[in-house]
Amino acid sequence: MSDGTYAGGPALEAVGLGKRYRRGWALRDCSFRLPAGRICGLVGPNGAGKTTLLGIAAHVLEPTEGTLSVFGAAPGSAEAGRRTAFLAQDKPLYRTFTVAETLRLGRELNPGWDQRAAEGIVRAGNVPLDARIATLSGGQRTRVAFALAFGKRPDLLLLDEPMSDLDPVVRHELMGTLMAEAAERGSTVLMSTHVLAELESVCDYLVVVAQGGVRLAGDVDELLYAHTRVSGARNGEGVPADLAHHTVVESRTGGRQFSALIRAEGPLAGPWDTDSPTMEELLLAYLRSTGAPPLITPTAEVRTGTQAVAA
Ligand SMILES: Nc1ncnc2c1ncn2[C@@H]1O[C@H](COP(=O)(O)OP(=O)(O)OP(=O)(O)O)[C@@H](O)[C@H]1O
Repeated sequence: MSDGTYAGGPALEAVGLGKRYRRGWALRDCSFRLPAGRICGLVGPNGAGKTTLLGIAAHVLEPTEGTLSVFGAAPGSAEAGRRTAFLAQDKPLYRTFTVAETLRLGRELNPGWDQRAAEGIVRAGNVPLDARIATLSGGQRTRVAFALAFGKRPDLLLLDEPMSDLDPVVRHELMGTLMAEAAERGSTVLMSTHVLAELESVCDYLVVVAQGGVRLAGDVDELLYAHTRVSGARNGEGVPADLAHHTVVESRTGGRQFSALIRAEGPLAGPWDTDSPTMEELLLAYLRSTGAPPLITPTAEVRTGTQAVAA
């Protein structure tokens, strides 16, 4: 069994990645790394390119330009395929198969299959093993799709809005299973979601995409540390002069109250109250301000051979 890494390299690395559909570019010039063993939230507005990125990593889509590697291998390679499981947004399953037949297919297709783990997930939801997929509710089908993905015991789990049709109790339970699995095996998880509050308790890494580009990528602690919430009284409109040389991600003026999320580019002058943003506040600011300058932290930065040596 692999240890979830390849010689300390990242689980996923995108370099100049782009995907163009007939209507235009869905992803353009995306470069970032996701270190192995991290639980990464993939966040962005509708149509930002999240599913496209996950699809390329899962080898259901080919990039138009650039590269993406999974543990150093091409997504289409046997090595990447063996180590990756993908839970697609529409959770495609054979409708005429029973649950037991679905799991049997998983066992036959995957050498490292863990029947106990897969069956455990299905049984925890009281889904009958002899029920046909077509007769299950949307949430029950999602549970079976989860079981298929977990049963493979992947080193990299790609999840596209996995929880969207689950009730809150089941979401909580499956999120717990996901965390326990990742912690026990050191697996890497890349999970797209619009439920920001859910990410706070599970993710230690974030990638934010908007309009096909990476806006934010890196370790959660590094990202939070790089940002400051600023507030205070002021007259007038726009960004106050003493904040102008900082990177202002988002600012608001309500009455005489000004507030902003900034990346401080040096000491802060002025009579401002400051504190750290929560993860949700950080994400909301970048989702609302898709034109804000991107920030890729050092752990997420793609380094060329020369840069890596120089660093
Ligand atoms: N098969 C396709 N053919 C043409 N355009 C596509 C196709 N799939 C996606 N797109 C376009 O590519 C862009 C990115 O879509 P994608 O599904 O990757 O976004 P997303 O971030 O997953 O969105 P959502 O949050 O709504 O699921 C969108 O503009 C979408 O219309």
